[in-house]
Amino acid sequence: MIRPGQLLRLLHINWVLVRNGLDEVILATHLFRPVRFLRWLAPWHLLSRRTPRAVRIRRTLEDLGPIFVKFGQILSTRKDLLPDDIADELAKLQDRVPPFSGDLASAIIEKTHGRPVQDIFAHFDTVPLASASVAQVHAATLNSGEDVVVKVLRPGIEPVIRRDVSLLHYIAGLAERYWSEGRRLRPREVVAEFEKTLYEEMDLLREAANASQLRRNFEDSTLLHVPEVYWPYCRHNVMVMERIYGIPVSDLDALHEAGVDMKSLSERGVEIFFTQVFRHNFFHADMHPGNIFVSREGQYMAVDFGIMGTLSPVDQRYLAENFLAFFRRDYYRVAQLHVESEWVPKGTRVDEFESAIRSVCEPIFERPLKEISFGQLLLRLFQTARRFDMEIQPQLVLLQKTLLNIEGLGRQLYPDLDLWQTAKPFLERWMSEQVGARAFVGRMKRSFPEWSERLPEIPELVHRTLQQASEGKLQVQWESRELEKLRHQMQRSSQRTIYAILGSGFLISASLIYGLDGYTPAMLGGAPLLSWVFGGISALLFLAAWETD
Ligand SMILES: Nc1ncnc2c1ncn2[C@@H]1O[C@H](COP(=O)(O)OP(=O)(O)OP(=O)(O)O)[C@@H](O)[C@H]1O
Repeated sequence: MIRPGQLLRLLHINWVLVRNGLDEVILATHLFRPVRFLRWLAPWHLLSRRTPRAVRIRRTLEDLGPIFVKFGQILSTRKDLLPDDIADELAKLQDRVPPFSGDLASAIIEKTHGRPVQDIFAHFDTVPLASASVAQVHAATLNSGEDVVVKVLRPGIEPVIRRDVSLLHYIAGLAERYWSEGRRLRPREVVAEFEKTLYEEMDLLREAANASQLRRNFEDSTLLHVPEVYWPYCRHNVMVMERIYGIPVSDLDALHEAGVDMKSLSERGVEIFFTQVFRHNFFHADMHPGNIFVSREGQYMAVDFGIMGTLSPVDQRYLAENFLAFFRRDYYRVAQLHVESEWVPKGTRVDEFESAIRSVCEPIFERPLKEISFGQLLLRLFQTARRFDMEIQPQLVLLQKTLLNIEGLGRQLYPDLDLWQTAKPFLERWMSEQVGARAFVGRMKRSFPEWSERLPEIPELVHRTLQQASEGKLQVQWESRELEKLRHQMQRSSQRTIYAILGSGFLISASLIYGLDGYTPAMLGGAPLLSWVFGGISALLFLAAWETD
């Protein structure tokens, strides 16, 4: 049920749609028919029809505010869902939210910490360094002298997000029901995914924890510097971290001026990506150029840890094998892996799938980055996969987005980069660590601390077990299903033996009684009655033994 506040916002959304010449969207959803009259209030909608559809969609999202802009930014990476022209146009979406006042930021910090900003920081700059839809960043200096940045959650953002996200859910529901393409595009799932990312970004303690983990992962590496988190100052709406001074990665002139080797910089970008995804299984999933800086020594520096991705070990393994098979142009293996991992339905013909993948990939091999586009490659692969009923893998979506970011970065820094040659040795090393002798040694190394802890207990354990065995007190707990079955069989067979022995006993007794001279108490058909009874019992026992199977 839609609430009055939401209804007003819904009317506003429709108004914006009409204004941007997207009134067909309103007509497509039958429930909005009553507001169709709005189009006559906006005569310029006819003029706007001359503007390309993709531009009209981008403008609409910008007019609808930051949550819709973010939604569009995420959609722009989903070339598997959207037509190319729309995805490319949405990639141009900019967060254009005005900053909130520095005094308001100070007031929020004071309220959260329960003491004046002057007590917390030696200096707090009320002019923001940057301002985005969810948070704003200020420079400050700690009393101990370190330069820091303070990230403050935008006040009042939570209810706005809740209202807009619930509307997006509502619209997704309508789209699924009334739009022919609705089901294929899985709008509900797309919105649910977006909602998760937004709520994760709204918790700055979570972001601080992500930053700490990533910093630890690269502690001994010269590849990436991650700012230190100052935990005592962090709360759910305030995060304080080391301020980094680097050259923005998009400032190519400054990078050249500083003498940074662009080839090695772009190669190290690829290495950071593969290290995060495969070695650490914890990757920065918001790698747009605004979040990446480079030190004068050519080391990467990252900020903004709101969105991080991980993969399950199974996906990680399949993905690495897929990449390697791609790099070796072993399309049969690629197709086989897709069937094994059930990314395509079980009965898919591997040879047919192989040939489809070959026709997509073969044209792009051995070309420098400037001539290939991951976006295009992914798009063609997705089209192929759709023909083969491949399901969209939601767990791989963040990875796909990051891959596109890396491509953009590489293209900008060093367009001649040979992506395949850079990535291949890394993946080969990783795979050899996962299988074979090195993997075995690695696993032994990992489990050694546990074993070394248990080692001193072993003589005592052996002694106790032997003693119990010699005293006949050894107890074994059956746990496996097979053992349990065996136990039942043994139980039944001993029961059968008992029935058979008892049956024989009664049979022998019956014969003895029958053969006794001068036995008179009760007779039946010329034989003692007791002999009949024992014979009967014996027959029943034999029957029971036979039935116990
Ligand atoms: N530790 C830091 N040192 C120096 N500058 C920083 C630091 N952290 C953030 N910034 C600056 O502030 C900007 C915004 O920070 P951040 O990306 O974390 O905020 P955001 O609200 O998540 O923005 P967006 O969602 O647009 O990426 C960065 O692009 C960078 O210029």
